[in-house]
Amino acid sequence: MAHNDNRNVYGSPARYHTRVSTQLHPEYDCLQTRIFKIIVIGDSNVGKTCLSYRFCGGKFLQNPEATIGVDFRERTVEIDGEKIKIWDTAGQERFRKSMVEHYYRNVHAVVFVYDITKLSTFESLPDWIEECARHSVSPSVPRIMVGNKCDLTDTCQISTSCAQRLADNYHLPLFETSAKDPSEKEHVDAIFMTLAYKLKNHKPLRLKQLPRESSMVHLSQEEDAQNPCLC
Ligand SMILES: Nc1nc2c(ncn2[C@@H]2O[C@H](COP(=O)(O)OP(=O)(O)OP(=O)(O)O)[C@@H](O)[C@H]2O)c(=O)[nH]1
Ligand SMILES: [Mg+2]
Repeated sequence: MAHNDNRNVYGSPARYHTRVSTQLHPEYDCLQTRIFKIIVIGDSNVGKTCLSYRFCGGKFLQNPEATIGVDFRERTVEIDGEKIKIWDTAGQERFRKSMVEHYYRNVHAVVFVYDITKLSTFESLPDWIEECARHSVSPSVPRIMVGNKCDLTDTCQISTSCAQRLADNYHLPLFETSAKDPSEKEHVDAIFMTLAYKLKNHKPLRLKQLPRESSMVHLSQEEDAQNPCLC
């Protein structure tokens, strides 16, 4: 786990910032890479940080701290070298209120997360969906609903059929998974890969010319900080 005490412009510690490249393919030398902004939204403690860390870092993040503002994670996926940039948002109101506009600006896809062991997090989903709509996110922006913590079957409070009904009401695909259970790793990957495939033919928000000697462009946090709307 990469630890550091740097804080980004939003005041959020950069402690779990990961830059994971799952492939460095020579074919992509001198080509352009596309960056898709995916935000992960939901109540505090539902596991947004752990899910995005599982996808970008490949592991379960032990003892995460509450996200303040936003943490960024990236992963280059094997769809023509597309890059997914995940905005892991804060669930606690006091840590997110100054950031909400930034979350939704130029977003390419949204992941709504609830905790299957906590009914209130499921009941909050319409509010999160509503917030998203209020910020003029186009209906064409792909969205996914995720019930996390499926390893805790004994304390499950939301049945799959109940979750499916809500998902159907909002025309959202439903995934139930666990950031913790290693056997669910592919399932977590599938959430983000599903979005990546949907986005594949969309226009990129930012195109970067790759330098000849490198097959990857890594945006620095400083760059993010100077230009928060273009991530
Ligand atoms: N059992 C289990 N625990 C999980 C899972 N995912 C996350 N957790 C635990 O849930 C707690 C909250 O996880 P986070 O990922 O920090 O939650 P968050 O949604 O990012 O919270 P905020 O940053 O405050 O919005 C932590 O104690 C994690 O260890 C899971 O799949 N299974
Ligand atoms: Mg978090």
